[in-house]
Amino acid sequence: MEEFLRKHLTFLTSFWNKIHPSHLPSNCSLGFFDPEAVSLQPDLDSNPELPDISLVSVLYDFTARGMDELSVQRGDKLSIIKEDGEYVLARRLSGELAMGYVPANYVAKIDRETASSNWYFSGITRNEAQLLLVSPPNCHGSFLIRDSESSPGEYSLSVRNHTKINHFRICKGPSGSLCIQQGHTFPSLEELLTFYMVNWKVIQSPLLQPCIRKRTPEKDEWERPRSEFMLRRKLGEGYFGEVWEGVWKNTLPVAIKVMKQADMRAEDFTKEIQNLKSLKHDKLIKLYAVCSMGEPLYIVTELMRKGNLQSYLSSAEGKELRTVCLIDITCQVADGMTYLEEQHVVHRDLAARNILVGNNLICKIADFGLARILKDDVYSTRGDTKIPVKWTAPEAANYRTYSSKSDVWSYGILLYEVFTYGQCPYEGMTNQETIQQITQGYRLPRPVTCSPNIYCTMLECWSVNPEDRPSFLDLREKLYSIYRRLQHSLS
Ligand SMILES: Nc1ncnc2c1ncn2[C@@H]1O[C@H](COP(=O)(O)OP(=O)(O)OP(=O)(O)O)[C@@H](O)[C@H]1O
Repeated sequence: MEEFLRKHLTFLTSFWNKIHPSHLPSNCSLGFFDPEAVSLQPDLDSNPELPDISLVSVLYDFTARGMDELSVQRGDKLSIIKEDGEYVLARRLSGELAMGYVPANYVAKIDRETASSNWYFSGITRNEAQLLLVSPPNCHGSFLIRDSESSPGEYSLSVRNHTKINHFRICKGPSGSLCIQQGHTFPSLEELLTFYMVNWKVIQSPLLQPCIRKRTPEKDEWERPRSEFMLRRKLGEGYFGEVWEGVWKNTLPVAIKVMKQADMRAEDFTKEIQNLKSLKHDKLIKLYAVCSMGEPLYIVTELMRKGNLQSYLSSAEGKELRTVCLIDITCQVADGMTYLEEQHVVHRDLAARNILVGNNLICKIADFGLARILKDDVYSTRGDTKIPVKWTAPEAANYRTYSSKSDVWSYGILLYEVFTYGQCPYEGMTNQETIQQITQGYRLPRPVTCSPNIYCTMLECWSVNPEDRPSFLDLREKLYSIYRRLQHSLS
């Protein structure tokens, strides 16, 4: 059939080449992939024997926007079928069998030997590497190589030296050579490792045995003894308690929320923890552990070095951020919110103060104390729950009716906070005046750094009728396309 159509509809040749690349089996079409009909490569973890094809590791989560694209997650392994400009046609090698287009800059090549090596840990972060290396059965001298978080396409070597974990960036030269220190370059990771196993004193970290694969805590493994954690420095205080910078097992920096038990409702605590346990996304703060035996209660999460977005933006460093970085922040938040929208979870307290900032301007959504799973896509509450009025949609402030669309309203306010470098919305107005003004049609003015098209998006988020507001999926696409255009014009 394909042959017949190719022959008679020649003006569609480029379309046909895209969906049926010449070296693809004819029984395999994008979107409707029949795993029975085509032999797929097995999972890399279970079978190190790989065919001689171009292998890549996924660097960032990507959600398909059409039938010809492939949704992938950081750490997935793919084989490349075809390079096509800014995209690659790829086939997933593990998990659900599928193929489709993925942006080329979302993946990094790995060679066959590396992929099958027991010391190569694809798709894990620096923090996850630390956790693995400090957890038994790993011990002094355990090491692994992972993809670099900050330099896509490069690697990092993580080594446990007694209780300390050392990380070394492995840089890639123009010819593909690899080095940790200038003057010592190697054609492959194997040769680099062999050198440092023998000459470990050069990096003062003995490479004794590859790290043993064990996942970070699973559901029933969250509970940890309080003695494993040490509080170092108070970072801030919220309604439910204090947040401290601490260390886990003398090694891993973490954030520890120490819950005030006296005025805390058990339901609130359980909700926040349940939400953190069940929601997993790159742009949501990650739960590491809980200490709920005895008092005080600890919720242990990843540490975000730059604190909350509101204070970061108004700091000297934040004020230096260029517009393209501000848009990048809004894209990351939209990404995390799209995940919550898909999970039918409403956050109810989306604001810059509840976004946490890490190194390299990584932003993650936090504070799920108020988050709720939606039944019928709308959540209604009664009573005296405190609400952040200036961030809350009118139907939620007046009638306590929450939905993903009320989160979209709050996202509009967050856009305002970002483009004013952390200014308080409706400055000088009380909560009561704000509600009155909003009801009469008043909307926040356009911040000077905000382009008219982004301001237009803000106004859409503040539509009176929730149905007229965009979804987070729409917002993510719109902001990413503005971001890409701006980045392109700057390069
Ligand atoms: N994981 C973290 N890493 C770094 N800093 C954090 C982390 N979690 C919280 N903080 C800091 O501690 C402050 C207090 O956090 P917390 O979540 O307790 O309160 P909040 O979000 O400000 O208020 P509330 O819980 O009352 O809504 C935050 O504003 C932030 O600056």
